[in-house]
Amino acid sequence: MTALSRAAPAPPLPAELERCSPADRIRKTATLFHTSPLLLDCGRPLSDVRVAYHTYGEAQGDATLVLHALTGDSAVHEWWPDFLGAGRPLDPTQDFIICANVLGGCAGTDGPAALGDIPISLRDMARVGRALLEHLGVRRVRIIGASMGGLLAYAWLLECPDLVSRAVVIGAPVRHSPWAVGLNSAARAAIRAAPGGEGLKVARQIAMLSYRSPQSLAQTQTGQRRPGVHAVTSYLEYQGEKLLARFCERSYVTLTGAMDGFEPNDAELASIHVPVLAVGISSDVLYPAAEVRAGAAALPNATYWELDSIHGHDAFLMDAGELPGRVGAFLRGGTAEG
Ligand SMILES: CC(=O)SCCNC(=O)CCNC(=O)[C@H](O)C(C)(C)COP(=O)(O)OP(=O)(O)OC[C@H]1O[C@@H](n2cnc3c(N)ncnc32)[C@H](O)[C@@H]1OP(=O)(O)O
Ligand SMILES: N[C@@H](CCO)C(=O)O
Repeated sequence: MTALSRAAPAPPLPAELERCSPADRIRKTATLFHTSPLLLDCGRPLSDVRVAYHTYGEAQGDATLVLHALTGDSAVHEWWPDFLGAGRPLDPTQDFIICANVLGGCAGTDGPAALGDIPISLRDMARVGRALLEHLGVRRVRIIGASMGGLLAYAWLLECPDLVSRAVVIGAPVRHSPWAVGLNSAARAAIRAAPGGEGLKVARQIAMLSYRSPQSLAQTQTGQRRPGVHAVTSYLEYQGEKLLARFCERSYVTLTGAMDGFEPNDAELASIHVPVLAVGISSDVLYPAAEVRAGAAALPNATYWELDSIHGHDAFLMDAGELPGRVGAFLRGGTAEG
C-alpha cells in the first residue's frame, strides 16, 4: 500500500442533509441583552438571554426569517424539506435564512428552566428576534411562519414593522378563538393534573386531534392496530410518547399561554401595511380556513390563498402541495399566483 492510495469515496448524503451546507446544519447560540435588559410584557427585566438559532446561506443585510410552530425548533432543514433548499422558497444559494428557537421554548433558547415559569408574550419573542437580527447585522427581513409561527408573524408585524418587508402567515388566525383557547386550556389542565410526563402525553393527544381532520384519520387510522385497540387510540398514544421524548411540559404551558394571550385589536391590525400572504388550510379544524381568511381581511394589504388538503392543520408539514410555489413567488416580491 502506498501513501498515494485513495480513500473510498464518501457515501452520498441523506436527502435532508443536501438541503444546506454542513456549516449551516450546526446550531449556533448568541447571548443577547447583555448591556441593557429586555423588559418583558409581564414587567420583568431579562438580561443575558441565550438564543439558539440556525442560519442558512451567506450572511446578508436582507434575510428571510422563519418562525417555527409550537413544538418546532430552529433546525428548518430537519422539519421543512419542501421549503428549504436550492430552487425552493427558502433557498440558501440565494438568500440568508434565519430561524431561532423562541423565548420560552426548550430547544436551546432560554425557557422556563432558565427563566422560571414567568409568562412570556409573542411580542416578547419578537423583541428577542429583533435583538438577534441586530446581532447578525440584518436590517430587513421577509418573515414566514406557520401555526404558532403565523401568530408570531402577526406579533412581528405589530412590534417590528420597520424591519419587515413581506410576511407569509400559514394556518394561523390573527388571535385565538375560544375554540383554540379551549383546546390549549384542556392541554394545560392535563399537564397540571399529571405533571412529570403523563399530562404532556395527554396534552399532545388533545392537540393531535386538532392537527388532523376527521377525513385524514378516516384515511389513515381506520380499524384496529391490534385486537381490541383502535388504530387511532394507538396512534394518539404513540404521538404522546413521541412528544414526551423531545419536549418539555413547562415550555408547553408557557408557549400555549403566549399564543392564547395574543389579542391584537382591529385598530392594530388595520395599522399593518406590510404586504401579507395569509394561507388557510381547507380542512383545518384548529384554525378553520374561514377564520384565517376573515383575519386577513382585517389587514389593509393582505392576500388570501387556500391550500386544499384533507390532512388538516398539519398539512403545511405533511401535504404542502402547491404551497411552496405560492410562497416562493410571494417572498420574491410577486403575488401568490406563482
Ligand atoms: C412551520 C413550523 O415551524 S412547523 C414545526 C415543525 N414541527 C416539528 O418538526 C415538530 C412537530 N412534528 C410534527 O408535528 C410531526 O412530525 C409532523 C406533523 C411533521 C408529521 O407527523 P408524523 O408523526 O411524522 O406523521 P404521522 O402523523 O403520519 O405519524 C407517523 C408516525 O406514527 C406511527 N403510527 C402511525 N399509525 C400508528 C398507529 N395506529 N399506532 C401507532 N403508531 C402509529 C408511524 O409508524 C410513524 O412513526 P414514526 O414517527 O416513528 O416514523
Ligand atoms: N404539528 C406542529 C404544528 C402545531 O401547531 C407542531 O407540533 O409544532
